[in-house]
Amino acid sequence: MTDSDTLILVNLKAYPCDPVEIAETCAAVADDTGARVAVAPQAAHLAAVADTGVETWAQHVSPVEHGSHTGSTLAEAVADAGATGTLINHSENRLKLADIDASLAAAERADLETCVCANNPAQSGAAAALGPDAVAVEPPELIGGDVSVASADPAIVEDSVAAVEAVDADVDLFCGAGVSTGEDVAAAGELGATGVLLASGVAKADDPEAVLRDLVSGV
Ligand SMILES: O=C[C@H](O)COP(=O)(O)O
Repeated sequence: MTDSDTLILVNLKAYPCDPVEIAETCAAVADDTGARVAVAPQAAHLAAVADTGVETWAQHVSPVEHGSHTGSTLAEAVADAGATGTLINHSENRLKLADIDASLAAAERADLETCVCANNPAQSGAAAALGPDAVAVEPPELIGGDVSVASADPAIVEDSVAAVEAVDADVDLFCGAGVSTGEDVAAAGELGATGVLLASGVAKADDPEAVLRDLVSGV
């Protein structure tokens, strides 16, 4: 990748890491290099992460408005906490079609950038039809592994880029699963992705800063 707008989105999932420490590292690497690095922590950590100055995303927003929705993740509350974007329909938090649409509407109401996750090219095209800012294709069997989607299954990235482009050329295509090196980021870019979504490579690393500096070298 050569575009400094390329997004490196670090999803902390529910890993037992220090979200603020990783956020501070991501902010420092972004400042030093000009790369776009964002962190998606647990909802309860959004404000603390956003306070570091790093670009902050939610892992999910619920398909609801203000009202009687106990246990929901309200898009407006996520935005109030400092998030500027959100994942929707992550492989580990799948939604029904109507709920993806309603979560997108909620995110748009709160002025959050949106990335809908998908398993394969057909789902990527379907997700693009709902009008998110981006779709992230992630083969579930590669999530959490050591082999990047871009090398294990390059066709799934290329075909997803084409599927999204055919539906709405304004929607970006990110890819994820097993991304942990600058080489992986560069390979994703060569396949047409404009961002990567990753988790374990940073959240479980002994030295997250070294991993992040390597990742941004591929932008
Ligand atoms: O949200 C991130 C993706 O599920 C990828 O996770 P991973 O980098 O641990 O494979």
